[in-house]
Amino acid sequence: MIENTEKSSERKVAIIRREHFNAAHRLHNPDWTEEKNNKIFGKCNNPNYHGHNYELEVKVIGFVQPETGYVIDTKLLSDLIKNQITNRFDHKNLNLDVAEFKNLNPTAENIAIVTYDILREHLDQKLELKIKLYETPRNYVEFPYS
Ligand SMILES: Nc1nc2c(c(=O)[nH]1)N=C([C@H](O)[C@H](O)COP(=O)(O)OP(=O)(O)OP(=O)(O)O)CN2
Repeated sequence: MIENTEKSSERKVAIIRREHFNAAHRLHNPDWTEEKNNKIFGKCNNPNYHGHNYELEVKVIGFVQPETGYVIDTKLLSDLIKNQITNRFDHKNLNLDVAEFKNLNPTAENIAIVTYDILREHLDQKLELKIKLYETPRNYVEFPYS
């Protein structure tokens, strides 16, 4: 658990760590016909999957700790993201290899929510957490939205 115990002032600071991973996925709803899947998801429903170079930004907001001057040590944050997210998602087929997406469509929205839920468990409740995930250079999602 990464803690944020004392506040040195009433001012909060946001610190952002950027990581990346490459992964394959398929957008598909098994309750729909192939025709409907193709209509809704188009080329993203390719049964042989397709890949993205995901860019992940993890924003942590909290009070600066008086002893360190840190909100959170970026090394600890980087290790947390690597251990919990990128090591599990990088060079994987999200639909087949990642348990969270066995029954959940791996859209950018759902990947951001899953990432949030995993990281949230490891951070002090006093720290706010926001996820920004770029699926392509032109499409990204934010969770929670602001
Ligand atoms: N709301 C969402 N819409 C779409 C998602 C998603 O996760 N959430 N995902 C996709 C596909 O994964 C698709 O592969 C996106 O890639 P692409 O169409 O190539 O993306 P771009 O818009 O950046 O490419 P253009 O060249 O600008 O078309 C689709 N929708």
